[in-house]
Order: sequence, then C-alpha cells, then structure tokens
Amino acid sequence: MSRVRVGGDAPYDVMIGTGVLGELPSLLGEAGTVAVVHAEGLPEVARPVCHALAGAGYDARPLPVPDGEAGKDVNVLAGLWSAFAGLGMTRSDAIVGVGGGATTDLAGFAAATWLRGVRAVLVPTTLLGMVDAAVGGKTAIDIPEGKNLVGAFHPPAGVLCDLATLVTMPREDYVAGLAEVIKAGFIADPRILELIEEDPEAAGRPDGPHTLELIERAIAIKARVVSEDLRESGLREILNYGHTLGHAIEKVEGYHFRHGDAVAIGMVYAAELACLAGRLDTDVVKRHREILTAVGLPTSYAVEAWAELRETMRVDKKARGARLRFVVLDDLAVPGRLENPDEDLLRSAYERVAR
Ligand SMILES: NC(=O)c1ccc[n+]([C@@H]2O[C@H](COP(=O)([O-])OP(=O)(O)OC[C@H]3O[C@@H](n4cnc5c(N)ncnc54)[C@H](O)[C@@H]3O)[C@@H](O)[C@H]2O)c1
Ligand SMILES: O=C(O)C(=O)C[C@@H](O)[C@H](O)[C@H](O)COP(=O)(O)O
Ligand SMILES: [Zn+2]
Repeated sequence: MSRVRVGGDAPYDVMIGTGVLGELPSLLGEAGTVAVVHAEGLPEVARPVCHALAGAGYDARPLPVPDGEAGKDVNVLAGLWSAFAGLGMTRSDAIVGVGGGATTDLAGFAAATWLRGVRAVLVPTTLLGMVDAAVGGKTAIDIPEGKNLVGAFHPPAGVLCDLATLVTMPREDYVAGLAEVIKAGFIADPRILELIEEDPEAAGRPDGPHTLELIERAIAIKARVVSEDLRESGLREILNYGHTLGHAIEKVEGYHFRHGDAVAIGMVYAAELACLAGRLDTDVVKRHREILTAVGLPTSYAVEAWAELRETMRVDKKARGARLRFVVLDDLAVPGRLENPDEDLLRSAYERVAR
C-alpha cells in the first residue's frame, strides 16, 4: 500500500493499494454509527465496507443513493439528512462515501452539512474518483442551472483507494477517468502523458502496466495543489483546466454525459483558446487531440450548441462578474489564466472543436 499525504489545516492520507479497508478504524475513531452512502447499483462494493466496519465494532448502516450524477440532487441529499436523523446520528458519528466521484461528492456534501459538519471517509471505486474527486475536499450537488453550484469545502478524514474495485468498471467509465489523469499531465506532470502515449490502449485498462504509477502521479499533483490552496483562491484553479466548457456541456446534456468526456472536449477548447491568443504552440494543441483520441476520449462537440454553452459558462466558479476566466497553458506544465477573452476569440476557438 502506498500513501500520499494531503496537507493543510486538517491533514489526511490517501491510501492506495489492496487491503486498504483495514484502515477504516484508525480513521473513524470513536464513531458509533457509520452511515455508508453508496450507489444503489453497487451493493457489492458497499458490502465489504459494511463488513469491515461491523467487524471493527461499528454500527454500519448502508444508505443507497441513485447511481452517478442522478445522486447529486437536492432531493437525494434531503433524503440522506432524514436518514441521518432517523439513525440519531450525532457529531461523534461518521459518514463513509463509497462509489464514483458523483457518490463521494454527494456523501461529502452530506457530511459537510449534517450538524454543520461530521467526519467523512471516502472510498472511491472509479479511476476518476481515486485520482481526483475523493481528494481535496470539494463536495457538491448539481442544480438545473449548473454543475456543482451548491457545495462546500469539507476535507475527508482519509481516502481509501482499493485498486481491486477498478476491475468491474465499464471501459467507457474507466477511460473517462483518464481525462483527469491526462489533465494532471498537461497542467503539471508531463511524464503522465509519456506513460499513456507509450501504449494508450493499455492505459485504458485497470490491468495496464502503468496503472499504479498513473494513479499515484495524478493523486500527488492533486494533493500538492490542494495542500497549498484548499479554497481555490489561486493555485487550485489549475485543477479546473478544461472544466469551463466541460461543465457547460454536462449541463446542456442534462447531466447525462460523462464528466471525463466533457473535460476532454473542454481541454481541447482551452488549448485552442490559448493558441488563438498567441500563448500556446500548435504542437501542444495537437498533442491534446492525439492523446485524448488515442485513449478513446471525445475532442469535439455539436456546432449548434455554442449559444447555450456560452450562456451556461457564465456561472463558472472562476468567473468574476461578467468576466470569464479560463485556465490555459502557456506551455506544457505551465498553466496560466486567460481573463475576459473577447467574444470573437471564444467563438473562434469553439469553431475549432465544433462538428
Ligand atoms: N470533488 C472533486 O474535486 C471532483 C473532481 C472530479 C470530478 N468530480 C465529480 O465526479 C463525478 C464523476 O465521477 P465518476 O467518473 O467516478 O462518475 P460516477 O460517480 O458517475 O460513476 C460512473 C459510473 O460507474 C459506476 N461505478 C462506480 N464504481 C464502480 C465499480 N467499481 N465498478 C463498476 N461500476 C462502478 C457508478 O455507479 C456510475 O454508474 C462528477 O460528478 C464530477 O463532477 C468531483
Ligand atoms: O479539485 C478541484 O479544484 C477541481 O477543479 C477538480 C475538478 O476535476 C472537479 O471536477 C471539480 O469538482 C470541479 O470543481 P468546480 O469548482 O468547478 O465545480
Ligand atoms: Zn473534473
């Protein structure tokens, strides 16, 4: 098992390997009742968690929620609050979130809001959840107006990444998670890109030769960034590379579009923006398209969607008033910001990703 330390006011470890559930008691301490929030279609991933908790003397209570993005909904959250009340959960009790990034975002927000904040331990079971969503303390639900618009910063007490859970992932979902790994490569660690480019097909499988190294490298980047800037007052924005257009695509699709797929398109858009602004070489833009295409991720989106996407981007959290702000690259691993780009530039960049 390997560990990555996440620093800040309340430091914690991300543990990666097999047999990590044995760490639950050390993270939960004196908790009596432990609510295990998990995706309803995945009872088999929640079962070992409940078993480990019961074996350690906790009163484990499984709470199934709708799979994926459907769970990041205010009514589902309200249902969890009622369930916590029914269980008589107090501040010494805890919540364990088990599942993909959507489920851990919801479970984390439930933990942030119940009694104004109780302990959360996250057990991500998707590649994306392990390398990104469960680490860093961002929690949220979606509303019809936009993605993750309601949430809180609530760092977990620990993150347990059991690599064995990845084997049951559908390939499309696993590959979607690679988008965030590739993001970490472009913004901070180009070795990630080389490892994937060596054999893109193998990178799309949990039994690929570099799986552990890719996961560890991506987590290390995220941990370094959020340790320095939990509340996204500056540096942390780089983790949002590709998300300004990406989140708009998810919203336009009614949240029936994989987050990683949307981020992949969003990264190509951000690269095109930087290129048109004279800040990024065409070679690096080409490298975006090549690596994303090679692993099977999308790089283009419907031409007719521009007006709605442009309108939706207004609620991006990096915006200040009416001014959009994009994370862009000035070079590989040299992220910067593009402030208030003019409308022609925004549209021209979209024409390069439109189909
Ligand atoms: N908080 C953050 O910092 C952060 C970072 C990145 C992404 N996110 C959020 O994460 C979400 C995307 O996460 P995701 O890609 O994991 O999607 P997801 O949670 O929707 O999971 C994808 C699908 O995989 C299923 N699944 C989960 N684990 C499985 C397993 N082991 N075997 C088989 N199927 C399994 C899920 O039930 C779901 O149907 C988005 O909501 C995104 O906004 C948050
Ligand atoms: O951790 C971060 O910060 C990120 O931006 C990581 C993103 O991959 C993630 O999708 C995050 O949930 C987006 O946050 P938001 O603040 O734009 O909703
Ligand atoms: Zn993301």
